[in-house]
Amino acid sequence: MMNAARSTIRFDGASVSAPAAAGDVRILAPTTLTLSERRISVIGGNGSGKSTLARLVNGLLEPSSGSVGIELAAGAPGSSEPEVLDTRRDGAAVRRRVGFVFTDPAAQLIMPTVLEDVALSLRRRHRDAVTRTAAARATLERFGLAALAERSVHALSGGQKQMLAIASVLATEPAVLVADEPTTLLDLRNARMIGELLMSLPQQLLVVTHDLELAARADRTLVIADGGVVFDGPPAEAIARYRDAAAR
Ligand SMILES: Nc1ncnc2c1ncn2[C@@H]1O[C@H](COP(=O)(O)OP(=O)(O)OP(=O)(O)O)[C@@H](O)[C@H]1O
Repeated sequence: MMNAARSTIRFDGASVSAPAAAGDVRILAPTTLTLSERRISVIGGNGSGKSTLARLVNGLLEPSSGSVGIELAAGAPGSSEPEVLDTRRDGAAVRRRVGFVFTDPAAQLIMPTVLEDVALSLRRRHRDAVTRTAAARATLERFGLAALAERSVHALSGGQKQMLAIASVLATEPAVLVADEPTTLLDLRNARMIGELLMSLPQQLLVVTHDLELAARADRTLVIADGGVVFDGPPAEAIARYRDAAAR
């Protein structure tokens, strides 16, 4: 597929090290990638560096060396002008244009009710409270959550919570969505429902997952092992490599 998402994530020799007692420890080796497919999945064993890679994309984490950038063409979701953003230089703009979904939706549900939570994420976009509430209701409608508008966020099921967390992020019309194991805490039905939603978004998606059924539906898959990309290519081949490595 051509670059339907109209955005490109670029890693240019990006590495991550963290200070440790015996000197710096390397968490991600220098990594160079040009990611312009609409849906990219990232798989690999526990502690291999997947979350580290994902967090670099929206600037939650800055590279220790090299750079990570996002190029948005005019026509990317929410973009009318082309933009070239560097996660270190343009941190705030990157966080606005790259949404992030965590494994545990409770980490990002802040307000008491469902409606208020979506409205909170729209506060920059709509300064006027009445317009903001109307936009929040429209978002809930779009994600099938309208009936839950006045419900306490604590009274939602796990699947509803994750749907709400994603709706709140998408309400801001990011150009890129990064999701770190978004289906790990969900049962099969909800995992499929969230997977279906993620894979059908107009946004460019980078999804870290242990759910190989979900990973297989991407356009391109990165396999991470020991802090580096060890395979980069078609999902079926990537999953076969990952399975082989795990069986050894
Ligand atoms: N700030 C830090 N200091 C030291 N080590 C760290 C730091 N952050 C991450 N690590 C280590 O780096 C490695 C990669 O972590 P990361 O969270 O990226 O792995 P992951 O592939 O997402 O794992 P999982 O599938 O278990 O979520 C792990 O061994 C982790 O313990």
